[in-house]
Amino acid sequence: MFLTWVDLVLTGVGLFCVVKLVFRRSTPPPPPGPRRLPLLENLFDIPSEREWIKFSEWGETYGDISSVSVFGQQLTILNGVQAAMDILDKKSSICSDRPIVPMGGELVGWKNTLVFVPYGARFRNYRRLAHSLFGSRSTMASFEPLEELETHRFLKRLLSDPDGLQNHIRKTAGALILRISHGYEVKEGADPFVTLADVATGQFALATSPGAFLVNLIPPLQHLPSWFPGAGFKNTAKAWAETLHQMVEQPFQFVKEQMAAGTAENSLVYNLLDGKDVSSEEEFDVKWLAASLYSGGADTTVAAIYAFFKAMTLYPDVQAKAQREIDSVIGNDRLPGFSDKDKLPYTTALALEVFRWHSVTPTGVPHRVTEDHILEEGWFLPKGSLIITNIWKMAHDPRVYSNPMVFEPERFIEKDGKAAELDPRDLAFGFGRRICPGRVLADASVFISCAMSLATFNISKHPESGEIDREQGTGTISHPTAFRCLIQPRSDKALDLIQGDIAH
Ligand code: HEM
Repeated sequence: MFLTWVDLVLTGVGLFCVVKLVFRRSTPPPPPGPRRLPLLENLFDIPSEREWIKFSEWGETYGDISSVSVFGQQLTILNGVQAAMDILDKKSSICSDRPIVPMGGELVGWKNTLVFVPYGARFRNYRRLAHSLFGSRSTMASFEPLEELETHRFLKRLLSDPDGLQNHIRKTAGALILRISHGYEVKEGADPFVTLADVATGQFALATSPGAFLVNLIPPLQHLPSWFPGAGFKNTAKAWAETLHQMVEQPFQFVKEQMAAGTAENSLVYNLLDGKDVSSEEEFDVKWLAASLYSGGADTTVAAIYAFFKAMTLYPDVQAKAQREIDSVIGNDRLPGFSDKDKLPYTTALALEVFRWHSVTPTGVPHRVTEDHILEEGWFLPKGSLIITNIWKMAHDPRVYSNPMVFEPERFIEKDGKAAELDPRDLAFGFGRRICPGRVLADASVFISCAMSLATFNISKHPESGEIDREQGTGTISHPTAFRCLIQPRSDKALDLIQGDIAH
């Protein structure tokens, strides 16, 4: 007897169901987490802001490795440093991809920048080039004079307009990165490259946020034509892609012109192009890597240095102790520099405490798993699922840090046989092969900003400010919530130092 096509279809469907059932039975469970509803799964469990607080609660309930699922995508949340190291460092060959973000990555084009570039040959090339230029203290050393110079300029801006603190920090962070990436010296007042980069990175934040564009939650929408009702986001993407293009091209062309004129300064682009016969593909990599530094490094550094000023406003005793150290080691005839770092243990610890106390990237940047994997605990990480690091929790974990909510630099100084607590740089910059490539630069920027500002200014609570809020602002890059402070030169000598010549 022959089977009809109806029989064939029914048999096929039956087989599919059996296979699915068997497969489901044989798939190990995901890491524990809040109950998944049918269809909607954990849609309503995911907080829309300050996610790290809810993630920490899940950590308390379910342990350091927990998971939720939304629209079929599993999110594994790591609340402990050891869990993050065990998974992201030790299994880095399968945990180092990035999520595909339809609006920001695909349509606008940020997937060509390092933070979103897929794990593969281009990624490895970017990382190798970045590492060769500022991946270690010794390679960073050639940029230290620039750091000192730009930070001295920051002191001058602060003196003339103390209320513009946030703007001055932003200008300085941007100036430093453009100097290192392209050898470009920013202008006082509005600078065209800084303005362009700030506009582009503002658009980046929106284009990559899951909630701002529906297409980020429903990727097939990206294939709609722009005239289709509701597809206005395609026109927005086109305009933003043009901003990104300008941000990548303009500073790069600047270096090429400077090189042709023989006036180019030492910079990442110059170093990677000078005297080399580069292919168009290699040129593409250098150009996009250089642009990646601004988006990865400017806003993050701003958040950290702003947090330093907030901490000094809240903890005057810590400030006074660091100033005593600086006065006794340096005196007050010159500004502190990198060569003094080893002689300033308390100030160095204070800069470390900035990274711990305020988590600039509280939930890191998601890693994407590229192969099905079963953890030692027996839990399943499916291919395509995301891993999220709750860096805020790790930095405020009472199992690791005593009095975690308090700003206490002493914790990093070994004393009376009590070992120093975990170096927060081991967690603040992420994990595995995606660890922040700018961490040495960030560390240098925060240290020199702390040391030079403490040497010259007193930072105190503004008489008109009420209670200062200690919360962190929401967002992938979290800034301290706004506060007011007074910033005044410590003495006439300090005033002379600020107003003095800038060493070139
Ligand atoms: C306070 C300062 C900073 C903090 C807290 C910070 C933190 C981070 C974190 C947590 C990640 C994700 C790591 C992971 O996926 O596990 C990251 C990635 C990245 N950071 Fe930073 N960062 C800072 C400064 C900088 C600076 C100064 C630069 C560049 C000059 C930079 C460039 C980047 C880039 C390009 C990536 C993407 C790397 C990749 O995907 O391979 N960051 N950063």
